[in-house]
Amino acid sequence: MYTVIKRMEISASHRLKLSYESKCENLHGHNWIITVYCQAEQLNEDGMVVDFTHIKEVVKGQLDHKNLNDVLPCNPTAENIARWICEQVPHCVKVEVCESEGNRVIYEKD
Ligand SMILES: Nc1nc2c(c(=O)[nH]1)N=C([C@H](O)[C@H](O)COP(=O)(O)OP(=O)(O)OP(=O)(O)O)CN2
Ligand SMILES: [Zn+2]
Repeated sequence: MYTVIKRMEISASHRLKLSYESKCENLHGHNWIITVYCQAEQLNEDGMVVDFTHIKEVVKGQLDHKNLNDVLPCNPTAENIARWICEQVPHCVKVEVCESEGNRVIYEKD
């Protein structure tokens, strides 16, 4: 099994829609650290699981310097962001999303 790991930083804003009062309902930003894990038993004709550059294009291209409320079809919590990224990237099995040193989420495919 091959595993490709791509780490990226994106600057983006979001506001959360919550069932309770929270400062996070106000528009605010993070410098998110996103780590994407892709796996395959066999390599493609180029000798890769998936090109690092392609992962960057998919993730940074859609999220960097964006308001995540405009991009994601759901409430842009770290959990939903992680799952959404996993669905976008070929061969992705796991995504880690860090809002800050203390706030970290992992989504893994079943
Ligand atoms: N399970 C989740 N909880 C929270 C999420 C989330 O995505 N998943 N998101 C937020 C907000 O994005 C918020 O920006 C971060 O909240 P909080 O830790 O309260 O704020 P700070 O980054 O300022 O951290 P301090 O510990 O206060 O310094 C909230 N919860
Ligand atoms: Zn936030």
